[in-house]
Amino acid sequence: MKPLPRIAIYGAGMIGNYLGGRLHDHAHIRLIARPHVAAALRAHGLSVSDLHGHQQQIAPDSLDLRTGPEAVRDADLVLVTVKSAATMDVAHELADILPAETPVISFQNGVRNTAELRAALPRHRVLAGMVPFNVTQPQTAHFHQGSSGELAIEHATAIAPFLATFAASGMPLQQHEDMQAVLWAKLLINLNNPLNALSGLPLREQLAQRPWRQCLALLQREGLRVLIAAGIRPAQLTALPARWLPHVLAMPDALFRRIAARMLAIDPVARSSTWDDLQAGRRTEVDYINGEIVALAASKKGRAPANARVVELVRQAERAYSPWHGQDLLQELMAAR
Ligand SMILES: NC(=O)C1=CN([C@@H]2O[C@H](COP(=O)(O)OP(=O)(O)OC[C@H]3O[C@@H](n4cnc5c(N)ncnc54)[C@H](OP(=O)(O)O)[C@@H]3O)[C@@H](O)[C@H]2O)C=CC1
Ligand SMILES: CC(C)(CO)C(=O)C(=O)O
Repeated sequence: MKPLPRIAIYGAGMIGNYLGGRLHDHAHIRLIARPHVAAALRAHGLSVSDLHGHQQQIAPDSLDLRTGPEAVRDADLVLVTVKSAATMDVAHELADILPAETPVISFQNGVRNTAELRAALPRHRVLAGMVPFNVTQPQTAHFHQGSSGELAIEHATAIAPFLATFAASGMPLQQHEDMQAVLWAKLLINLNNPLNALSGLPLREQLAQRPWRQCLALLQREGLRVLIAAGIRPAQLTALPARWLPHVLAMPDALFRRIAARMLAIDPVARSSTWDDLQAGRRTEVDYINGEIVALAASKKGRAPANARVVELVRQAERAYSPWHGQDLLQELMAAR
């Protein structure tokens, strides 16, 4: 029998622990975690579940938990699952240790993490990945997938030896020729992350309310305009092309529920990762999401005022949080234009 591949997961948080738990029976998983996360996993083991009924409990003594970068040395594959602001640190930590033949996948939001990893790891095969679904932590050391979708990955021969492993875990890798287009399309969806965080509501409840969807439609329209001006065509990740989403989002509630039922097929407690950051008192990824639209607009001598306002509001919320009503935020964003 072929030995199981050794997969190191760099940054065991929501995504890292969830992917690690799902892959556990099909690979030798090594989790590189902060000491407090490793301690919780040592005490409780690792539980993973999803909205389709999958449940799995991994005992503490079956977990390979590490807290330092040297743990990647003998990996066959490294998954990077830290927040965007930590990517450069991880890249430098990997550069000193990781053998050049070991492929690295960035499973992060945003459009620049893969490029940052590549710049620091020029001899390595660094691949862009994308996680379409949401993960929450309902209890200590329990990670729950709250929405659907398949992991996306850049088409590359380096990934071929791992395709069967991911498929066996129930998380097949969908290969794409143009991952940058996939990452831009995901970024348009992630424009909702700060809105969700500012709403203080679970995603399903927030998206069921028209004013919040109108806020998102406004941010996406602005985003699409900036992308078109820069010659970027986002991939189609949902049943509808990205350019149609603002129209659907702005529909009255009853029509939206009928036409876009799939967008509301989210676990009732799921929230965006930006909400998680605000709750934990961490700096959010807003610069790598809405801020990316603002920066792209500026690079073409244009403006993205609604996204810029959202960046400012999230910065304020990082200092002192208070939730918004959808209608108030909609007026605020319309006034910013
Ligand atoms: N959560 C979600 O539902 C989704 C998230 N994503 C994306 O996936 C990526 C990961 O997000 P998520 O899992 O939520 O993030 P988390 O913050 O939950 O997890 C990242 C973990 O990595 C740790 N970490 C950071 N730097 C290092 C390091 N050098 N060595 C070891 N550990 C480190 C962090 O610790 P510390 O906080 O102390 O730095 C944290 O515990 C992000 O880009 C996010 O946008 C994509 C889809 C859904
Ligand atoms: C899945 C989604 C779009 C929303 O939860 C996300 O990427 C995030 O929370 O960062």
